Parts: sequence; structure tokens; C-alpha cells
Amino acid sequence: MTQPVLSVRNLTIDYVGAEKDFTAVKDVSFDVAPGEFFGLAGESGCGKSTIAFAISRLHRAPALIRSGSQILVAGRNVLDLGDEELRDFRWREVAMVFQSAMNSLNPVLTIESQFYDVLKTHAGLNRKQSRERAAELLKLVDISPDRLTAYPHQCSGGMRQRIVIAICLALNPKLLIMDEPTTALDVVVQREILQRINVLRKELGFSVLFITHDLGLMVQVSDRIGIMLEGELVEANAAEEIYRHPQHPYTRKLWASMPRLHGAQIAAEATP
Ligand SMILES: Nc1ncnc2c1ncn2[C@@H]1O[C@H](COP(=O)(O)OP(=O)(O)OP(=O)(O)O)[C@@H](O)[C@H]1O
Repeated sequence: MTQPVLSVRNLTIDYVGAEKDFTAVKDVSFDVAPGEFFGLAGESGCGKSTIAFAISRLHRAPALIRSGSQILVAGRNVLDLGDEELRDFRWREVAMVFQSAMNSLNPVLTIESQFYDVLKTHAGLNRKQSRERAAELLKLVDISPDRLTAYPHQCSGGMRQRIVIAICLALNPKLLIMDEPTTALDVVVQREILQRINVLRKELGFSVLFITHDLGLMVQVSDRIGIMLEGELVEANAAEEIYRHPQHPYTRKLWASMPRLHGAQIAAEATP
């Protein structure tokens, strides 16, 4: 079997409190294969973002990863990386698109400069090389290179989100983590962006860990889905299998809560 891009093993994460600790993630294990689109679903507060931040090593106190936990990216335990190795790991191995990503661009820098920040620091490119690479990356997300001279406020929300995704793809990461990447956008734009990501990961070969509350969208775009309940991963399976034959009562409850329109649409699309 090919080595997974991401292998989470016995991951347990506490939020350390003054009086008592709260265990947000409880002994979670799952794999994401090369090129795979893996969705993580579950109600608000079940620990999805805590896992996403831990994989990127962006978790901060009071979050504490318990010993015995392992997060292997291409076979290397992310939890053992030193500062220097971490700099190399972020962007190159794993890039993360946050919930509020479209507001994460620096308002006083042109789009070109935001690419340059990453490409100079992490790939040693000069201005000219960076401009060329940025133009290529913008084209990947269907944005004209003319936009390189624009400032974020001159771009729509959907466009800013695509730009952040393009920056995330700048160093060809093996894994793209998307934590509610499109929640602030309207439904049509959300779906367009996800469809584009889906095409790109097939072309470029990266894997995706996708977190969203939009279960209909998740079932449509994911190869496999993991269901979380109160910090535990209660079920993981191929998207169509978990949708048609959910094993855990909570998964059934989640599907039942999906807006009818989505259910009908997916069932219709899944029918050969
Ligand atoms: N900094 C923190 N300190 C203490 N507890 C926290 C902290 N951040 C998150 N938590 C708690 O950890 C649990 C898991 O939170 P997390 O944000 O990972 O859930 P989630 O599934 O991503 O939720 P959502 O879908 O709303 O983003 C929640 O109960 C949350 O209140």
C-alpha cells in the first residue's frame, strides 16, 4: 500500500484550564492517502478545528497534545519538528486555508507582494521569478494575472479566497487543509471554489483535509468522510458508503439534519 500523506494516530488534545482540563480530541486515528479528498464532519465544538491546527502545528496554549499522539506527514512525525524544520514544513508539506482566510490578506500590500512574501522566504525567488510564478498560480484559480497589481479591497470576497488558495498552493504542498474555507461566501461561489479545488488536486496531486458544516457539499466533493462526535472519531468511510449506509446512529442523525434539497440533489446525482 502507498504511504499515506497524513497519518493521525491516537491523537488526544486537552485544553488546559485553571481548575480542570477539557479533552477536545480523544484518541483520534485516521489516514489521508495521496491525492485523496478527506472530509471531517461533526457538530460545532466536536474538535475538528483543533485537529486541523494541530496537524499544521499552529496550535497554541492552552491546547496541549498528549504524549503518545502522532501526526505523521509523509512518514515524519510533525510533533517532533524543531523550529527550523517547521518553517520548511509549513507551505511545503502542509498549507492551511482558515475560516476567515479571505480577510487574512494584508490590506496594505498588493496581491503580487503577498505572493512574494511566501515565495521569497520559502523558495528564495527574486521579484521577477515570483511575479511569473504568482501569475501561473492565479491562472490556476481562474484569476487574471492583471490582478497582481491590485490591493485586496479591490477584489471580491470570492476572488480573495481564491487568491489565498493560490498562495497556499505556491510551494506545491502535499496536503491542503481547508477549515470552513468558504463559509463567508455565497453558496454559488462556495461551490465553484470547491469544484476548482477538486479539479486542481487531481491535476497537481495534493490531498485535501476539508472541514465544513455544509454536509451536502462535503458528500459531493469528498472521497472519504470521518464523522466526529464530542472529540471522538466515531465512523470513517468512503463518502458514498457513509452517506448511503451510515453505521453509527450519530451519522444517521447528521444526514437526517441535512437540508432536504441537498439530500434530494445528491441522491439524484448519485443515481447512475
Ligand atoms: N482556546 C481554547 N481554550 C479552551 N477550549 C477551547 C479552545 N479552543 C477550542 N476549545 C474547545 O474545544 C472544543 C473543540 O473546539 P473546535 O474549535 O476544535 O471544534 P470544531 O468542531 O472545529 O467547532 P466549529 O465547527 O464550531 O468550528 C470546543 O468545546 C471548544 O469550546
